[in-house]
Amino acid sequence: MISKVNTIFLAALVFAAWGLAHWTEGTWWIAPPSASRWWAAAGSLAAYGLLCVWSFRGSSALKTMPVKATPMTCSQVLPEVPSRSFDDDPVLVIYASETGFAEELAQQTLELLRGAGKFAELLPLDSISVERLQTTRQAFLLASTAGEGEPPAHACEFAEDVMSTQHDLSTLSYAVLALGDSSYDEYCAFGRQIDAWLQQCGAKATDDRIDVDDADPMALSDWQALVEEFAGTPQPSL
Ligand SMILES: Cc1cc2nc3c(=O)[nH]c(=O)nc-3n(C[C@H](O)[C@H](O)[C@H](O)COP(=O)(O)O)c2cc1C
Repeated sequence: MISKVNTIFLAALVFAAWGLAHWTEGTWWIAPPSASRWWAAAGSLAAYGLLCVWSFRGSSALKTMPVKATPMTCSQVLPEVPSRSFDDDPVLVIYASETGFAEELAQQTLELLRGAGKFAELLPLDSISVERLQTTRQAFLLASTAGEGEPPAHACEFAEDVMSTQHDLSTLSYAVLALGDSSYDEYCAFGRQIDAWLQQCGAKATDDRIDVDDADPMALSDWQALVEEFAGTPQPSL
């Protein structure tokens, strides 16, 4: 509506400019304009001002007009959310990491799962509760060992408070990737502890734990194969 009025007014201005160009006799501004021309100019200016006010009020009315809500589909609201067509509860990818390697591998594990259409979530071990594990069907745990056979700092509380007790985790299936270095006496100690605790709680290991000695590529490719088998789709290498 406003752009239509603007177009009409612009056309009128062009027409007026063309007409005024023929109104002047002799050389431009050789003398001050006559009184009648001052009045004509003032009238044009006032008309333009009124038109501006009218246009502005029109656009304000448009902004305050109630808009009829159109229901949005899920894909319009959150297009990047992974599909939940395979499972309704997410596969958990849980990591305990001191210097970031386990976290990086966990991120890649998540991408493998999501790339295969799985609904998966990445979480640090310290954000996990027993209740969350009890309502999860499948978890991938990636845990490094720090200190002298100790958990990474952020996982110490979980190790002390949660893993010191047995809980019923019989509905959980899991796989563990234990990261370590065989030059330490307590090789992959924390990953082994997690694996043992889950077994005691009745959780079902879908595969044998994989121990990774100093980022051994063979062990990492075994983990990739394990995740791919679960996901059902071969993916590019980790
Ligand atoms: C200070 C320090 C202590 C470590 N202690 C152990 C250990 O006791 N047992 C073990 O198997 N690996 C040990 N490691 C090796 C790490 O677990 C291994 O490098 C792992 O890949 C690190 O993963 P992250 O970056 O996720 O913490 C230690 C590494 C460092 C730097």
